[in-house]
Amino acid sequence: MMKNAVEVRDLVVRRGGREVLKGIGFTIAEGSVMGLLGPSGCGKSTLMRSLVGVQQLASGSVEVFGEEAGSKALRHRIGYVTQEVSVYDDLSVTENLKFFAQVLGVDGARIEEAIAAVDLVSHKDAVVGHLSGGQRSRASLAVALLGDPDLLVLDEPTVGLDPVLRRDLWKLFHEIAERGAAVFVSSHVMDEADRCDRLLLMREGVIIADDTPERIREKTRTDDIESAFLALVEGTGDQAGEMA
Ligand SMILES: Nc1ncnc2c1ncn2[C@@H]1O[C@H](COP(=O)(O)OP(=O)(O)OP(=O)(O)O)[C@@H](O)[C@H]1O
Repeated sequence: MMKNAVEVRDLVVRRGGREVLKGIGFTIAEGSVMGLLGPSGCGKSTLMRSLVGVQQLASGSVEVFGEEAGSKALRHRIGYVTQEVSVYDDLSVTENLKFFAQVLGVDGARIEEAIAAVDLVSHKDAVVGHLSGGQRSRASLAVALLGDPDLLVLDEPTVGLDPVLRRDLWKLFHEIAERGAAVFVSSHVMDEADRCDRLLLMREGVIIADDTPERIREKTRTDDIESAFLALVEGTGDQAGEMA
């Protein structure tokens, strides 16, 4: 049986005096791609920050591979890509990866593999500041892949990318999961939902569904996740109340 990479229980987070996550719980299995979908401001980034251990929790718990999120033992097991590009503009792609490989104490042999995985071989010597937004995001993703993480946390990695690239990136996420890692990907684009093994639908700091995309559509008697989301919000879906 698949083990859980992540276990979140009764998680409450406050930011700026407001309750941003309102007591949520879920698990992510090893070897799976879990999607996190919800409108802007619903708390996706805050949840991801909680998993990587950079967010103060008001109550509840977040365990990753059986350790408390943020503990030192997890540092090299998690790859995290935020919405901010985290690579240096004045270095080339390869120079960036060399720098981060040193910081992370990772074998230099991983550099070429990571560049190939994000399809930047043809731009490996280009200065990051001269790359397109999508190429820069892929350079950040390559940094996260350097340590061959067991959990990859990706905050809206496909924003602004063309459809072909988005498709290729999702293929890469599944390849990473097939090798046994857990991949947690957020998006506010509902049509990306079907690319996930399992989905969390989130609204205003609450998880309104936690299931496979097929089951979410089935239970809400809808044809797509956007309609399912609306059905859940409006309470019109069959058994909608039992979804989460
Ligand atoms: N540094 C902060 N201080 C106070 N409140 C914050 C801070 N960062 C975020 N928030 C608030 O927390 C809530 C959740 O924000 P969060 O960034 O987690 O949402 P999100 O779903 O990731 O949004 P988006 O899709 O736009 O990135 C929002 O209402 C936001 O205003």
